Amino acid sequence: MKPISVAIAQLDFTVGAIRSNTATIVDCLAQQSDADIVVFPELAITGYPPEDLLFRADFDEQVGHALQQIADAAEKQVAVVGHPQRVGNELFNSVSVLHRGTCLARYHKQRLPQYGVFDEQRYFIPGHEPCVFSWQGHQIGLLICEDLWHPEPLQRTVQLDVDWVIAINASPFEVDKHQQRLHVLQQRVHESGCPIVYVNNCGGQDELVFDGHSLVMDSTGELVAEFPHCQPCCEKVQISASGITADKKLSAPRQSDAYEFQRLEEVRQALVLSIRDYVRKNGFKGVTLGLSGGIDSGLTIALAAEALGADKIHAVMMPFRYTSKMSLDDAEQQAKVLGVKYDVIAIEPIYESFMQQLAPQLDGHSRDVTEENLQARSRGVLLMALSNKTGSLVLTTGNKSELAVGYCTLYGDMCGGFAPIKDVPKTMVFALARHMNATAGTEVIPTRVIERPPSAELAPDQTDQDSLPDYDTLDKIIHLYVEQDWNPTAIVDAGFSRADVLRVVRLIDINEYKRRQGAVGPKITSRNFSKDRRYPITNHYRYELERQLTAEESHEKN
Ligand SMILES: Nc1ncnc2c1ncn2[C@@H]1O[C@H](COP(=O)(O)OP(=O)(O)OC[C@H]2O[C@@H]([n+]3cccc(C(=O)O)c3)[C@H](O)[C@@H]2O)[C@@H](O)[C@H]1O
Ligand SMILES: Nc1ncnc2c1ncn2[C@@H]1O[C@H](COP(=O)(O)OP(=O)(O)OP(=O)(O)O)[C@@H](O)[C@H]1O
Ligand SMILES: NC(=O)CC[C@H](N)C(=O)O
Repeated sequence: MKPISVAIAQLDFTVGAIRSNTATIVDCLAQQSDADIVVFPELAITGYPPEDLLFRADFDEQVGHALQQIADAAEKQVAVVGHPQRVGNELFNSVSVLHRGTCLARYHKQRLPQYGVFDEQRYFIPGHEPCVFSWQGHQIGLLICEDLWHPEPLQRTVQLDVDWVIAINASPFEVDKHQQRLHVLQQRVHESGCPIVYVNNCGGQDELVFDGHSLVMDSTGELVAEFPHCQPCCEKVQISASGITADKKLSAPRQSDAYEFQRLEEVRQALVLSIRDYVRKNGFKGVTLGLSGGIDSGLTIALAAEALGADKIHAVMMPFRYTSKMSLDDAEQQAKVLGVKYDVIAIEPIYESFMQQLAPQLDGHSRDVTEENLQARSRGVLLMALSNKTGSLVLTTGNKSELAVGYCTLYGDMCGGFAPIKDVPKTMVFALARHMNATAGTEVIPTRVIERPPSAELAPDQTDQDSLPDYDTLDKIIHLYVEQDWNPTAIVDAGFSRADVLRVVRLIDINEYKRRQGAVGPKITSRNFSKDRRYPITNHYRYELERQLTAEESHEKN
């Protein structure tokens, strides 16, 4: 078996951009003319996930033209490319091996994921046959993403006598996902003894972040090549009878003490890629956000500055009578350190005007959250006006903990088109802010912003902890209830106070309507509030859960 050179094209493919994705593939083939095989990710031609675009007949036609163009361009090498393939009335999620105008082999994905963020059974039907092609003396199997997460597809492929397999992927990021992938691939290799070349997509697509991190595993389960996290790139590996070598160096093995650092670094890079790609792919000139001197907007602006560059960012401080001098100073200082455009627009006259106009209707009502929400809404209106006028995208700054319990104002601080930290729990917001400062070597987020007690500053001397349990407790309860589906009683049994669990679970349940209206933002946890968790808004099961907890409480008291 003569050595073979395989280029791993861990590139960014935009959903729906069939022409430019095809151009990317054709350019890459030209650049990799000395490779024997160039491998592109799952559904590279259409981008992943194309969702209901797949219902369009014209979409199919364009994919057909693209395949021919790529086959014609694969003059010196073979191109292994993912695409949807219609056969009669049936649509498959497929991979084709293209060379000199023809298709040498085609495989249809057998395991179609229908859980979490995935919805493939809405569109595709499963294939049933393994596929192996022969190139320069190598017998090479083909698999697509979810196929690898089950033993059978690879087991059936190796029965056809293969030397190694190519698996093309569109595998989205979440915390510890790379470890999960390594574990799954090692299992597959141990079951089959078959080396795997794993090629992942790399780019942001609405709430998904494809983090690349492609890899090559040899027949003993050793990782012989690992590609970067969240960086599009294309590099070659050499595969021969005696093993696999890579031009790409392995990154240093993870030390346990560096584990937390690495984890935060991966999240940071995923959030940065997500902001950059959302802004770029949707044609915005830059972003605008309210900078309050608090940690949520402080972290969001630091991530945005890294993603887009300071010249693309407009920060607006919008003080009211409850805004402290510390907030004003910290916001200004952060804007200065980052070098972004910074304006101060007072909301006092706007708020007063609302109150004056509403006076007859509000007469006789005591002050409540209405007045607080008017402050947040005045800011939202200003930011949207700036967005309309300048063509910049408003970033909304809510974190996962706030969105979970509805601690945010509809059409107020929820105003905006993209929510970069919506899946980041508040405890991780603090950790990420410290991490950003440590890696930047300077205070991109002023330390005082990180250390002061969080406050919405919507009422005098207000802090978040006046109305919520401490964030450590809150995040743990949210994690168990939302990400782990624990019953509230089990959460109490795990050591949390019944009052806290009752309050938090109730708030999570009644605020589904708010989250449903919130802006899109990147998934980084095992379950985000969007595609991953689809709860009904009108939901009376919540009364069952509440009844259960209150009944247990009164039983305990008696
Ligand atoms: N099931 C349902 N389906 C559809 N709509 C529903 C609904 N239930 C209420 N609504 C509507 O939603 C309204 C209530 O929502 P909304 O107007 O947002 O107001 P609301 O949730 O009552 O108040 C906002 C909360 O967020 C806190 N907050 C606000 C701003 C910033 C921060 C911060 O962390 O800095 C915190 C604030 O202290 C307060 O606790 C109702 O008046 C009603 O119009
Ligand atoms: N004075 C302000 N000027 C500009 N924007 C503001 C102001 N107050 C609030 N906002 C906007 O509303 C968002 C929500 O406010 P909130 O107080 O929850 O967040 P934060 O101030 O960033 O962080 P924290 O909750 O930790 O104080 C802010 O992130 C910011 O975008
Ligand atoms: N596109 C897919 O089939 C993705 C599913 C897979 N389990 C992953 O996230 O890696």
